[in-house]
Order: sequence, then structure tokens, then C-alpha cells
Amino acid sequence: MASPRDFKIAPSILSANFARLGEEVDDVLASGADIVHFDVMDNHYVPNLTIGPMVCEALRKHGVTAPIDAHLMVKPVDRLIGDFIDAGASYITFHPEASEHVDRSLQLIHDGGVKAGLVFNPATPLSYLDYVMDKVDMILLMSVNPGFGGQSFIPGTLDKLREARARIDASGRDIRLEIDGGVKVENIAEIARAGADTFVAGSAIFKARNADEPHRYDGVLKALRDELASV
Ligand SMILES: O=C(CO)[C@@H](O)[C@H](O)COP(=O)(O)O
Repeated sequence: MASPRDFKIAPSILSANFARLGEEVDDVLASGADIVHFDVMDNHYVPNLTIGPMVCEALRKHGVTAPIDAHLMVKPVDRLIGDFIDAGASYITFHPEASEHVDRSLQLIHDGGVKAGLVFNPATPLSYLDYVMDKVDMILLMSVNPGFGGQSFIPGTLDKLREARARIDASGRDIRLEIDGGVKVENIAEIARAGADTFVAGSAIFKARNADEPHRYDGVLKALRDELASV
């Protein structure tokens, strides 16, 4: 299992103010976040419509140098992979049931020099990993059904995290185990104990600006890290 030093916090910009997205990303990174979690929704695979590669590229041009973790909630998958590679994504993750050829999609991502991951909805079995474990750099478990921020963490995800952690440990590979949905100060330690090392949090962070500095999120990020330090 990852040591506490390996824990990473990835604010989901789905909950940021899109009218001032560049500043929001600057603010949350300056406040101590590690990774920008970039939710791509297509109103087809999931019932919501968000942002695409042009916005990812705009964040890079704005000066964002932190890793950008592009979570593709889209179907089909492959036609967007090249665009996100060109736009500067650091990780590209996709849902295996949305890809015609999972192995090929992973290969396309790696061919672009980008880290690749698979995303599992609450009811999607981890068996999709069976023949591609050597080709994933990240496993993302959804602890809500994808499409919207602000939902409650599905408790059954804790057992799935334990199973995913066992698979990663057995593989001996350096694979991040990311959790997404309903992550808050109150439950992040329990989620970390179940095996996660990378924590996506949207509403918990972007609805918790510092009381005295409206453009900072240090307070909530410190609270999340304090909880992780107790694990
Ligand atoms: O991908 C998704 C939802 O589909 C997530 O990234 C949410 O944006 C997380 O939001 P919170 O549950 O943390 O508010």
C-alpha cells in the first residue's frame, strides 16, 4: 500500500466556477492540491455535458503545469484520445464498457506518451483488468454513478477498493488507485485505509473557500491532509 507520502489530492474542476476556470485552478493548486481532475462528459455515455480538449489546452496555455487527469466519460472513446494527448493531459482514463477495444485504447494513450487508466462505475466489475493489468497506470473507482458532482459516497466501494488494492499489490506495478465521488474530510481517512492513494474531491473542496481569503482553499486541503496523515 502507498505510504502517506504518496497520497495525492485531485480537485474535480466540475465543481469550480467555469466563468473563471483558470484562476480557480491556479487558486486550488496554490492552496496545495496535487492534480487537476478534468471531467469530460458527453451527454451520451453520461447525462451531462461539460468540457473538452480545447479547455484542457487553454489551461496549459494559461500556465498550469500540474498533472491534468482527464477522465473521459464519453462513448466512443478513441476519437478523443489524440485530442487530449495534444491538449497536454498527463493521465487519460476511460470507462472500459465505453471502448470497443480496451487494449487498443490503452495503447493509443501510451503511444502518445501519456499515462493510461481504466475507470470503474459502481456496478462495473474489476475483471476488466484481467488481461490489461500490465497496461494501466491508474485505476479509478467511481464511488458515485458518473455524471454529476455533489452525490453521496456509495459505501460498497470500500470493499471494491480493497479488491483493487490487492490486485495492484499482487501485480507489483506502480499503479495509482484513485477514488472519485463523495470524498470529504469526514470519510477520506476510511477511504485511504481501504487502499486509495489518489483522492478526487469536487464539491468538498470548491464549496469550502477559506473564510478570510475567498480565492484560497488551504483550509479544506489542510483538513483533508490532516485526515490522511492519521492513516
Ligand atoms: O466524475 C465525477 C462525477 O461524474 C466526479 O469527479 C465528481 O465531480 C466528484 O464530485 P464530488 O462528489 O466530489 O462533489
